[in-house]
Amino acid sequence: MASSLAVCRPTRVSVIGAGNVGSTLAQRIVEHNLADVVLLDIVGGRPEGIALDLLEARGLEGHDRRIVGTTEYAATAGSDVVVITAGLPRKPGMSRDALTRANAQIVIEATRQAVAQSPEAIFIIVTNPLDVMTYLAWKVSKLPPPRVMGMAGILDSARFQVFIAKELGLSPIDIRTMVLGGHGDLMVPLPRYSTVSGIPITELMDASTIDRLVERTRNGGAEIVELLRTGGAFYAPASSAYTMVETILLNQPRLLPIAAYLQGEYGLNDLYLGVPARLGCGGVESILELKLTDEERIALHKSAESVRYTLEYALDLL
Ligand SMILES: NC(=O)C1=CN([C@@H]2O[C@H](COP(=O)(O)OP(=O)(O)OC[C@H]3O[C@@H](n4cnc5c(N)ncnc54)[C@H](O)[C@@H]3O)[C@@H](O)[C@H]2O)C=CC1
Ligand SMILES: O=C([O-])CC(=O)C(=O)O
Repeated sequence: MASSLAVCRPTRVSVIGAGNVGSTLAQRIVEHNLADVVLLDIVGGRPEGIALDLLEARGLEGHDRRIVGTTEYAATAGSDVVVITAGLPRKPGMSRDALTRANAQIVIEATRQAVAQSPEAIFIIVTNPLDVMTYLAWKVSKLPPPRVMGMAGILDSARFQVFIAKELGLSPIDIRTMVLGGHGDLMVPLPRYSTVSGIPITELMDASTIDRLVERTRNGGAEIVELLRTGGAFYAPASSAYTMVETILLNQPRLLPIAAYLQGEYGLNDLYLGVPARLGCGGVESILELKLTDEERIALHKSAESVRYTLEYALDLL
């Protein structure tokens, strides 16, 4: 049947890195019918194969989104959102910071190439160490800070949410949690701002139970790395990145913990760190400065110091 319909420009998301996180994110995006996806990897065959496989499920999953697998940045041109998941995952016993040297080169190159093709895009960084890689991507992209952000706080908060749900024998649906700081061992889960149907968890659990769940949240990534033995978590990370992409593309007014560029907020400057932010179609619209106790503030600054230490090492690689 010949068609005389106008050609529409569909929303396009490019996912750089077709590994576990990238390919799962691509699947989430097309199967939620959110946007077309360009999946890029340095290893030829992998993105093309995954794209074809996802495409063959299109009729079964009932969506109309296109997915292209490629090794060529030209295919990503005109993307609305670019998500960078390219890079090495850690091995059991390794810290995320130990990935800095290898992943800095990958993220810098991926950002340079992607921004040249999509200068209007919003960039979401996933590669670890997250806060440092997000800073590097922002620096080399030369984009304004609201258009570059990192994914971690949503994942860390989701883990805390599920651990609380399990402890209380409740559905996670009614549980809201907040985790601030760098995506590392010093992240700052905030029990005072974590609630069950509006009730702070501090009213529902004793201090030692909360401490145990906070500790498990801090070790959430490492727990999965130890279990899998090769690679790290990818289902919950892909869901977390999906949440950010959806919020931006649908311009949903949501307040989410993300790695955002700080310019004096929380007494911190010139650093990407996990904070609650309002996202929208322009990226990070504003950062919410929560009132913190002295103890929470000290913990946040300790986490920031650790991110800055690794950042200074990474900036020397530029
Ligand atoms: N921010 C967060 O909360 C999370 C971060 N991560 C991080 O995300 C990254 C990816 O994790 P996975 O997908 O599990 O790893 P993976 O090893 O499954 O996939 C990484 C992919 O990147 C590709 N790649 C490597 N160099 C590239 C380049 N120069 N250009 C394009 N592609 C390139 C590889 O070929 C591979 O397909 C890791 O650094 C991991 O630590 C993972 C989970 C959560
Ligand atoms: O732990 C890792 O290496 C991957 C990651 O960041 C997470 O799952 O939180």
